[in-house]
Amino acid sequence: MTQLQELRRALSRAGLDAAWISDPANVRAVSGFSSGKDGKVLVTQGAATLYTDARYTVQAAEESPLDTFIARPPATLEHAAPGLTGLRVGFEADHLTVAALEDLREHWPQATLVAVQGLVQSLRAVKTGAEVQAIRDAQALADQVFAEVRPLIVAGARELDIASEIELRLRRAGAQSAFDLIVASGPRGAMPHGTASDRVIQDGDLVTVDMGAQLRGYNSDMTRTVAVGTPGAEMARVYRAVLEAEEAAVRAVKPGVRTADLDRLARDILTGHGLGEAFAHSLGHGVGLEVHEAPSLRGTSDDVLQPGMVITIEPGAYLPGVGGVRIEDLVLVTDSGYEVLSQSPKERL
Ligand SMILES: CSCC[C@H](N)C(=O)N1CCC[C@H]1C(=O)O
Repeated sequence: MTQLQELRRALSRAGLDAAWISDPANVRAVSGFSSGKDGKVLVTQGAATLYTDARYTVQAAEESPLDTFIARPPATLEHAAPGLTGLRVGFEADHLTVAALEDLREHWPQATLVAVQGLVQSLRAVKTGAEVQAIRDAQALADQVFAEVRPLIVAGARELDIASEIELRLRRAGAQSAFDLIVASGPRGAMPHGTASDRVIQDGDLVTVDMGAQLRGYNSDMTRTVAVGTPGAEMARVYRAVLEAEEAAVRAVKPGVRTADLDRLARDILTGHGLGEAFAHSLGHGVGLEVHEAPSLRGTSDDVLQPGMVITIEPGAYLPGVGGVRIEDLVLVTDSGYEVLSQSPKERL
């Protein structure tokens, strides 16, 4: 079943007649149109229309099987209005701006607008075979680039040098970086989102490299923490604790497992090493058209793993003023358990 068909069933279950899709990743998921930020989709039980503007006439025809209406607002909303009389139309409350909602209210007074959240996102959490292949290819490329760049992570190199080498190689391979590269060395490792700076890597540093490739619209996400020279005993101990938590959580991945329980499992291991407070974020997240998408692997999440989900397992420990460690794998939930998509070797300290 296509995501459009699944969306129609979800609409029926939610008591809706139509949905106005404005979130760029959701636009892409239901229409195939890759410039989702300049597109919207109106889905009813009988029709689906992609709205975009004249810059994308050729691209929309190439990429999307949907009927396409080329115009700019308010002509788009005027075009849609007659078909919406008396309908309950869902809009994406977690994306639509207040101003855009006012526009919908003004142009569609005959429709009942209903705020919905996560409607398409929940469908996207389970990937199709083609989606898994795109993510697999993106990760394979990231692994290859990491292998090429690993020898460059030495004392005297700047974090920025490492990041630009990774970006260049991804670009040359027809991909791009999935997000601002995180290269955090020495004390900067205490910043979970420590994007590459001009810091010069020192002998004895741990260096956290968190990288993803975006290929055919799909993302990968992986972190390795590597040692330059011989790290101090304390950071080596932290590294081993994070690795233990990471590998235990990966081994526990299988359909039916609550993601909150996975987070708990990893957190308990780190707490056992006195690092519970240092694990400053959730265990992971889904990956696909967006780097962060459903399911959530937070301690407060109600999500349950299903075959076809692609998730990260990425515990970390961050010690302000000292340093940090994160180790992250990209994992496919299979019918019987899991498959680790990220193949880059992990150091054993
Ligand atoms: C800005 S994208 C960050 C990608 C990274 N792998 C990631 O998802 N995280 C790093 C710290 C925790 C986690 C996050 O929640 O952002």
